[in-house]
Amino acid sequence: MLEKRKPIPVGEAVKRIMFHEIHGQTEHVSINESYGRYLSEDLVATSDVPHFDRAPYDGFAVRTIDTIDAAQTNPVEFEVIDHIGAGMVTDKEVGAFQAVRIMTGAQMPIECDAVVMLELAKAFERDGKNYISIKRAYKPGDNVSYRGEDAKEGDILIKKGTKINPGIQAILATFGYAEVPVAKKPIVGLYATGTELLDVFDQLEPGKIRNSNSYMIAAQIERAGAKVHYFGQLPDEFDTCYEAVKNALINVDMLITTGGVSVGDYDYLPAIYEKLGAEVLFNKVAMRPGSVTTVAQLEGKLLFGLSGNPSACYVGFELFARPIIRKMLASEKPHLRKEKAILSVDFLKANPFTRFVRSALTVSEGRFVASPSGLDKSNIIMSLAGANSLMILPGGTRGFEAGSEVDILMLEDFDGSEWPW
Ligand SMILES: Nc1nc2c(c(=O)[nH]1)N[C@H]1C(S)=C(S)[C@@H](COP(=O)(O)OP(=O)(O)OC[C@H]3O[C@@H](n4cnc5c(N)ncnc54)[C@H](O)[C@@H]3O)O[C@H]1N2
Ligand code: MOO
Ligand SMILES: [Mg+2]
Repeated sequence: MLEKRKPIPVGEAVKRIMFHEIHGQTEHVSINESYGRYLSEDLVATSDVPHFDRAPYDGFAVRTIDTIDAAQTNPVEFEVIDHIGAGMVTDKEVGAFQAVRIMTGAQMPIECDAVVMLELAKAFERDGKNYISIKRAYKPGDNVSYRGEDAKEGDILIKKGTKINPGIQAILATFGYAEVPVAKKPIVGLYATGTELLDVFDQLEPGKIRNSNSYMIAAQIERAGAKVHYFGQLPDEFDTCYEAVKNALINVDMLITTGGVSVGDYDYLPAIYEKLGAEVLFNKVAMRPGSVTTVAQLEGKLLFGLSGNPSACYVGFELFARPIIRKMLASEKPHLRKEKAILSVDFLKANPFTRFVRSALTVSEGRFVASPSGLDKSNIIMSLAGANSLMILPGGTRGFEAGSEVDILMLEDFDGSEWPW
């Protein structure tokens, strides 16, 4: 008699995986290689920015005290005693009714507390000396970019676990992070199982199909921020698969297999986990697709037995493997980001299991609208290309009508969520 599997709720399954104390490691990479990686430490300001008061305009640095009486009817004259550009510092002391011609980015002379823009000063020469006259008064700080206005030394600017974007690259350079502490990419091993599998360069043969899961999952692993170690394809033979899985585990942080996890005569993964002495965390989840997803652990390493059916495989990865990868990448929000959307079509047939419908999310009148991106069956491949989200239709006795509000999980988002279940 066939073993009867007991389905557990998705949240419970995710919890059993996340319970595992698998922590990522830090490595230091050159700033040139850090774009797209995940910070493994909070990013701290190592100095004030800017670290000196500076001119934000091309003009003249003055002492505001000397400008008090300036007005349209009362121009006030200043002798221009120096001329500095960005990167230069004056060595002159600026006295009463004196000014320094200063360009954007240059350090303010210490005696000066405002900048008169070039356009608002009338420059002239008298007796071989340079002068300006101005027709309005200035307040201390007018047109000055102050030390620390952008960031203060010691500020925590970016939390660890954040994906490094172009703006963070600028921050890293500003603070002298030539070497950046990033989370080491977990190495995720990958095997596709199935005697029916051809490779991408093979011609089609009767009964055989090209292996698409490997290429799909490899991309999902990379999208999640980890590194793929692809071991290849395996035929449905117990001994071959057993040896391959056992040896692969040595070289990786976790192992993903696709196919062979259900109850069929050639589905060997359950027996392989048993022979390995691995602890099975679950082998049936109350979800569609991906109900047969099986996860086990051996000596602290997780083995993800994803379904062979492409859509089930895809969803299983996103719900179960992605969050633990993100956790290893120091994320505090490792799960898919959850939002609300309006359902665009009827799903009137009730399903006892919670469905994750591959969906295309669009925005209409300021609200997300979710539409299925293709056929909603677990063996379907074509619906995956247009899916930027998974619509969650909770299991139960009722269907869902177009126009109702549903939860969706976003697939292309990097913020994530703490716990969407
Ligand atoms: N009697 C039952 N039959 C099935 C059950 C069940 O509960 N009782 N579950 C069904 C569900 S649900 C799913 S999902 C599949 C899961 O099957 P497996 O994970 O064991 O995967 P396979 O049997 O190896 O293959 C299933 C399907 O997917 C194709 N496949 C496999 N690998 C790839 C690949 N790398 N690229 C593209 N397509 C792949 C394979 O050819 C099969 O068509 O079981 C149901 N059956
Ligand atoms: O695991 Mo199967 O995908 O439920 O459809
Ligand atoms: Mg099978």
